[in-house]
Amino acid sequence: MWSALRVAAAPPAPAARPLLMAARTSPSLPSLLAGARTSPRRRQHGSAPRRGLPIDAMPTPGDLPGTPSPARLHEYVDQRHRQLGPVFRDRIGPVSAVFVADPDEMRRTFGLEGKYPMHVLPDAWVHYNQLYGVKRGLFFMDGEDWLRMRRLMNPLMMRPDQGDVFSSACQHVAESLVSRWRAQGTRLINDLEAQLYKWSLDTVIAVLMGPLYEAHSHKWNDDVKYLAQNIHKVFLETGNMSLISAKDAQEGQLSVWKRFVSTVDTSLTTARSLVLQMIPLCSDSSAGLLKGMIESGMSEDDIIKVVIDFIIAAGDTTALSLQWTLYLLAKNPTVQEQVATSLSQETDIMQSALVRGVVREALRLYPVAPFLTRIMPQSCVIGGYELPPKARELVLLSLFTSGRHAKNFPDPEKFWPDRWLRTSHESPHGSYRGVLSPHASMPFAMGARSCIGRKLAETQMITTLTAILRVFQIELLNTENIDMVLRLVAVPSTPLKLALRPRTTI
Ligand code: HEM
Repeated sequence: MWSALRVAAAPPAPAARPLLMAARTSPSLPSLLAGARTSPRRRQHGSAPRRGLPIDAMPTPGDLPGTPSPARLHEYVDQRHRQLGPVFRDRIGPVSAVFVADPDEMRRTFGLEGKYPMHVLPDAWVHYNQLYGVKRGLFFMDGEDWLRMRRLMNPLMMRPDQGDVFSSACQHVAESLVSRWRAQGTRLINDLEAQLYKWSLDTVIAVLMGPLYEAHSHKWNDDVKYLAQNIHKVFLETGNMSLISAKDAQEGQLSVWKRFVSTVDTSLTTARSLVLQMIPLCSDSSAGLLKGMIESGMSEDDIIKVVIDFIIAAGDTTALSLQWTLYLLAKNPTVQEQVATSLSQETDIMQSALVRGVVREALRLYPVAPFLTRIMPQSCVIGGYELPPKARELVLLSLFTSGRHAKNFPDPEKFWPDRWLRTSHESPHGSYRGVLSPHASMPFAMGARSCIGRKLAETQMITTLTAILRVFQIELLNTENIDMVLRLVAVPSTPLKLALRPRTTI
């Protein structure tokens, strides 16, 4: 892909650049960083020619006041970008990192990530996997193993015609959710987060099973519910573990480690048992993701580890993203009505630019992973500074900051799905109505290691939003301010209270 040529074509030195980040205030991964581990370093052959300023010249906070709080690292980093510019270096706990918020530099970072892109893994998970000899799926894999698995899984997850398989599974699960909400009899949606975790897992299982899902899902309903509850706990406990070294916590047999191990054990065992029940059924079925995996020649062990991680990866990301989307629609009733009205004119909902705009806009404002991480494989120039190979530099892309900056998105704090509608190329805002730098919002990351579940997640969110808005108006009952805080991923600072009112017009 990109190469040393790109490195050579680095932008001008920061001293000569205008500060991209103007002052602004706004309200989320320390957990992923504090005590974070990086994948093992690989030997590099040769090094790129030195073209940038030395890394020591990069802005750092120095004596500036302010301490990062784990739950509000995104706010701390946002403030630092305003003070120091789009690229700066800081130490968060034991980890030193280069923070990048400029969309062009963010894209360049992916271009320089190498053949085997490396990201940061939560220390507690890595320690658990090593201690108990657990082999995990794509997110935890590295090097040739990772590449081999991605090459097997990419066609199954990302090819265009996969949309139909995803669509019918998502539709089915969305309709079940709406039926439950219709039947619940109260306006307030009880345990919204827990219900959405379950919805998220149900969808992955429906996609895995294909047409067999309907006939068999009832058998596993209780297991899936139990698993959803446990995955929820796993994320809470991983967040708690982020404040302490996993090795120290394990050696001291601290209760936080024991709780973490217990929830992870339960989740992995329950997920494994589900997958083992599904595999024999799917060997004879006509469609479904699991059937595709079996046919692609994957071993049973590989299938189990990849599927378990899909179940876990899908749980929080999609559930929380849909939760943020419902929150934004409830908070902006006029936009909600505009979207609901547009649904009556849509024949192919997946092509609705407005509904897609709703999802893009929610992920721009509330990216569940507000920092993307890359460990640069070799010396490279980012933001005009040379990152040397020996320093093992960690680069963090500040999605929260880039997604809410007026240089990238006019009126950045506004929930404005129309901004993603295409316009003519002569428009002052480029090819979108209200987007100046589309790559400033990349909630699924970019490049070879980007989210493999993106197509599924988008299909899931679009079909479910449509199913909900066709029959309900959503109201926000919280009167207090809701901020984004980090609990490994971005969550609301206080539980959302959403109410449903049957829709009379559409
Ligand atoms: C709105 C929902 C989602 C968001 C925002 C999201 C976001 C992300 C991000 C940011 C990454 C990290 C990429 C990197 O390090 O560069 C990732 C990786 C991953 N995601 Fe998602 N994700 C979502 C839903 C899903 C779903 C539904 C699945 C499973 C079916 C899934 C499976 C994965 C896996 C397996 C990886 C690791 C890929 C690898 O390392 O090769 N994600 N996701």
